[in-house]
Amino acid sequence: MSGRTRIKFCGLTRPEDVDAAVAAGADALGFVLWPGSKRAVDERRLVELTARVPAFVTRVGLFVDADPALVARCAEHLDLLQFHGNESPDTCLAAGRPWIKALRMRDGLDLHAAAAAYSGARALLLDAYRPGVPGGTGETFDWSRIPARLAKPVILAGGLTPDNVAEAIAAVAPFAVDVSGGIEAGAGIKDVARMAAFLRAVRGADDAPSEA
Ligand SMILES: O=C(O)c1ccccc1NCC(=O)[C@H](O)[C@H](O)COP(=O)(O)O
Repeated sequence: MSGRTRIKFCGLTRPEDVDAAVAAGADALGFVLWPGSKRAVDERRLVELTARVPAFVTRVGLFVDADPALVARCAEHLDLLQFHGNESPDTCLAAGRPWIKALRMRDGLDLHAAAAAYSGARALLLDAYRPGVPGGTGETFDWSRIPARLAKPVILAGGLTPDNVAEAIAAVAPFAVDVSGGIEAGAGIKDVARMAAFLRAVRGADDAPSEA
């Protein structure tokens, strides 16, 4: 997919990081509603953080096999749901809100089959696979495993940083990129300079002449 690569900053936990991410120019902000994460926010914090987000910046809530009642309550403050666990297509659809499905790139995963199964998703977020860890690993995966043509827009995640995101965009041409650890100064603490550097790297990649 060509055009400007959309940028999602994930794992925001502090008001000042939300403000900085918006000021930097992020298209979407992710809030982790999975209590096992070092970047987790509770419902009260979610309300506080999402209230700061202006129009035209997408508020994304990230869930891992969550109670549907929690998803429904949080959805009141979100524009998009990100299902990051083993949710079935029916479970994702049942939330009744726009959603994306995260897929961890374990061996043998058939992305075409997954795109067909999760046909109601607005996009597929592709992340690294580490057994027992649902996401936010800080690890990359073999980008050549992503087919050039997929029935769903691709959000590339997993170990992206200001230093490797241009290479990733050149290799995959994703619809969007998603980063968490690569823009952090510490767990759940975003770094303003790294956010800006990431944005610059993405825009540089978008403006680079293609090899085709
Ligand atoms: O960030 C987490 O702690 C997390 C925990 C459980 C499920 C998903 C989680 N993060 C999901 C994301 O969208 C991350 O941005 C994505 O996995 C990439 O993370 P990173 O490799 O650190 O950039």
